[in-house]
Amino acid sequence: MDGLVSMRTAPGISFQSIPSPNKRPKFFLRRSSMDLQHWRFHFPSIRAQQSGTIFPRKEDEEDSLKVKEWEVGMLQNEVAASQGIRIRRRPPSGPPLHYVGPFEFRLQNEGNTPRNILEEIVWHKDVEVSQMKEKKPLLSLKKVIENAPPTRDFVGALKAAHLRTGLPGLIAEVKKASPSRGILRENFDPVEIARAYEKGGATCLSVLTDEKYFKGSFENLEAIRNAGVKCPLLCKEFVIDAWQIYYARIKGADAILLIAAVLPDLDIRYMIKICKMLGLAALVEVHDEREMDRVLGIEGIELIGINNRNLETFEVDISNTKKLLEGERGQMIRKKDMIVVGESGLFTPDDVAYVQEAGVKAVLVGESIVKQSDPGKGISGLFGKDISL
Ligand SMILES: O=C(O)c1ccccc1NCC(=O)[C@H](O)[C@H](O)COP(=O)(O)O
Repeated sequence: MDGLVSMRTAPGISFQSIPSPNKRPKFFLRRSSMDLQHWRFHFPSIRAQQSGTIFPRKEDEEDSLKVKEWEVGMLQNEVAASQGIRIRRRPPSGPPLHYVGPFEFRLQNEGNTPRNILEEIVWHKDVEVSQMKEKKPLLSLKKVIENAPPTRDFVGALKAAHLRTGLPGLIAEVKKASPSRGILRENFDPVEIARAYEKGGATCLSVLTDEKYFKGSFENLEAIRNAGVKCPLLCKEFVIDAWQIYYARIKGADAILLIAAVLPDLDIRYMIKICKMLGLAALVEVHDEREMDRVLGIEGIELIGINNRNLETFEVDISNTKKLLEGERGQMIRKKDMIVVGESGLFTPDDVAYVQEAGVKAVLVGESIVKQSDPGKGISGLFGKDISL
């Protein structure tokens, strides 16, 4: 950190203290690429400060920072909690500080323990993304995108595969490891696996890009794209900031994942618009009825993933897909002509038939096929027949 201390605030906003010549911290507001309109509207003090650098009166310095932090944090949590989101975007008392010096505000790590693995991933991603954004600002990504090759039609490919075969289109996942299962495949060559999946009949591929928890990378995504694999590619990331969508686009993604357990409706709406602008599909993932109802209320979503894995507890139950597609929800999905993807825990032809019967037109499968010595043959095992024909 070297004398630079971040404070927790609303998405896309962070306060920092920087050492000043007279050894007192000065505060300024740093904006990221997130849509700040909402926060500006509801939070006049931010609106006023965004005009430039602010220098609070010395005696009010600490108090005003605490108040701002509290106000923004409350607003962010209230919005998320009102939508049933349990995942907090950042540790409640700011990132853990190990820096000891004149500008440190907290020595304690109190309250900074994530409640579950998904929250831990999100907190780590928040730090990771802010570091990546420093190195590759949005403007530089936009310039690369101007000359990027066109994206491939992820949703169209799934629809066509389903129509052609009468089976769910397969999104085969290139995944080396996961928090729940550990290392899935020691001898992991992402391009070789991607080629085997394509040869075995996969319609699309899902490529894990998270390094810390899944041992994936954006290099894997890029390598698969550049290896001549034709299947459209899903960038399987924990997206918390619109910057990541631009980054995925330049690394060869045709689709990205948006997790409703992590993102409030406003973020999903905003990110869907960015995806459309960049020619990307968005797979919006839900796990329970409340998330499904939220997502069904958002315009412009074509692809819904039902994750059978609870990302907070790791519990996997494929009847979750059936539960979420019953009754009015299923009717609305059919009316809107949405494609539903059944995700996680699919191992056998019976599992695939079960979720197809429930109403999915695509499945996303990792573990059961990536663990096979020939992942392509793993696909025939999963479907009970050769689907490459
Ligand atoms: O798989 C995990 O352990 C996990 C933990 C925390 C967040 C996400 C996680 N997995 C993402 C997925 O849902 C799966 O990679 C995907 O649906 C494929 O599942 P599977 O076929 O069971 O490997």
